[in-house]
Amino acid sequence: MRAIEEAAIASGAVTGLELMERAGRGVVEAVFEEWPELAAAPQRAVVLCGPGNNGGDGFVVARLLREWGWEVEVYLYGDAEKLPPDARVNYGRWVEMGAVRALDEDAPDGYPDEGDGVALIVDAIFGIGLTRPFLTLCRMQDQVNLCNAASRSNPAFPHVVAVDVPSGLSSDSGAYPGYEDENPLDSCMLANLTVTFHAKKLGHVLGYGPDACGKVVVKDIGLEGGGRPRGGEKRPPGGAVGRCPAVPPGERVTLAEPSFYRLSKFPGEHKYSHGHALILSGGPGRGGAARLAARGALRIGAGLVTLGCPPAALIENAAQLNAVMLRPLRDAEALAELLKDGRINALGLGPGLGLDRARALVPVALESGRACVLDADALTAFAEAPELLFGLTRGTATVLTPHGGEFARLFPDIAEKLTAPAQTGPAYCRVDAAREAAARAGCVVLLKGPDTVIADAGGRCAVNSAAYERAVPWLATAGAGDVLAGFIAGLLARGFDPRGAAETAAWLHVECARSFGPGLIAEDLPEELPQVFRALGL
Ligand SMILES: NC(=O)C1=CN([C@@H]2O[C@H](COP(=O)(O)OP(=O)(O)OC[C@H]3O[C@@H](n4cnc5c(N)ncnc54)[C@H](O)[C@@H]3O)[C@@H](O)[C@H]2O)[C@@H](O)CC1
Ligand SMILES: [K+]
Repeated sequence: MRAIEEAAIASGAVTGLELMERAGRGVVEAVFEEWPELAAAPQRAVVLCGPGNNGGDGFVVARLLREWGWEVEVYLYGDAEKLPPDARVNYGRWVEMGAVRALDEDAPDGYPDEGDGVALIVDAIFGIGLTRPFLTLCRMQDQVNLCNAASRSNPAFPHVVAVDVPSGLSSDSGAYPGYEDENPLDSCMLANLTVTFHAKKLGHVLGYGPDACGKVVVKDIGLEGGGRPRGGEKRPPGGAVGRCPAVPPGERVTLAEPSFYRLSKFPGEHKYSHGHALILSGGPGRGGAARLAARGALRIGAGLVTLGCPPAALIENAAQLNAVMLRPLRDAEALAELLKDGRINALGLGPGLGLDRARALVPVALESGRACVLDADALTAFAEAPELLFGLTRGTATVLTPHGGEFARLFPDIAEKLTAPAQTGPAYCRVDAAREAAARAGCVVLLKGPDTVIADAGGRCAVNSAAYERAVPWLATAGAGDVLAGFIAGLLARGFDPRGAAETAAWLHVECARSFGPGLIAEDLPEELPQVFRALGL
């Protein structure tokens, strides 16, 4: 954000003061859009301003509300003399209209509460500049938090709007620095609505962000490369973060979005135009996970899908599969033999594979030069010797799809950094972890979770956020991960590059769960794809 703002200011297109004015205006607009009753008649607001430019936005909001006829109480946390220049200007403009009281543990007086007529609390204490724990006003934070919770069911309590990010939450990571033992959501300032500028920040979608922000509205403040679609381009529902010319690709993080063009199929193509995925399965009674993956690979559009199982599991699988083809595949030698068929262009290994079988088959798969997705047992099999695996994955078209536990087995030191309590502002987050892991493994890493992060070895990174309007808690069900691996394998077979396959598959996986809704089980995910494709207009 800083780079983008600095570039805009340096270009002479806009001043910092103008950006601040637009930010403040954006907050007021978003508040009135979210709660039209607040636009209908002037009411009372408490605006809490901090010592930086986030506080400056707060002074703009206070002034604009006052111009709308509101009664506004303004509090400043910090020293007015030390405000940065633009914030200082807006402080000055406000002071001509009203008082500024000191914000400390005992203020605001008696706290905003039910029945005292305060309709809105504006949290403009810290934005993207939070660098250390914010625990000094915990009693006040606690009270604002209570207002926030109460206002959801009782309109007599004030709504809480956070400017840019709820104060105390790190906008870079979604962590609350300084909260070691207690759950920050119990005692921190949370918001009913968070209004941010230009594009969502990582902290809105990672970690505590989705719980802390309530709802996130992005307001355009006229910076280049905002969240607007490029000419004529289709964009998935939910929007995407901006392409920011001021930020190099390896440092940017986008929201995962599918490639519509590549998902389409065109007249004149035949099944071999869409690739042949091979999913490897384990022994008798353990085939369900691989069958789910195979079904996912087929539904997402691979031209052909074959399940390779140990001979002893042939009858079980034959009884279950129709469109998915079946091949007995005893061992590594048999796999090498099968891969002489050059039409098999993508492999999926891991779900239900068994650890010994994984240790035998993964090297053959990776050395074959085919695009591969490794999940579950194919990852755990290398817990004792991750470097052995990375020696095979480096520089290949491979996607690793660990959940948190598998990630910790392969990247114990990175996982430790990720789980250590945050002490400073830009805390180490899942984006950092996925990037570091991808660089080490030399391939794409998809770290699963409600905030799935997909990174490649060069630092390109996307987040597939299943939060806010995309929240799908019912996706936490056995076998859902196997289907995701199958989706990725299917897209790899269709010729997607590994990062594109992982991003598109993760995005579609959430869309399938949203489309199906509560009651979802893993089998439903592939079967929901046609519905999702239709809705996308494919
Ligand atoms: N030109 C710009 O830079 C614009 C900035 N905007 C707003 O400005 C914000 C960023 O402003 P700043 O960079 O000044 O950052 P902040 O306003 O978030 O806070 C920075 C200040 O807080 C202090 N600080 C950090 N953590 C602290 C803690 N735990 N306890 C006490 N003090 C602490 C820092 O030393 C610094 O003085 C954005 O979030 C956004 O709201 C918008 O007005 C748009 C334009
Ligand atoms: K804030």
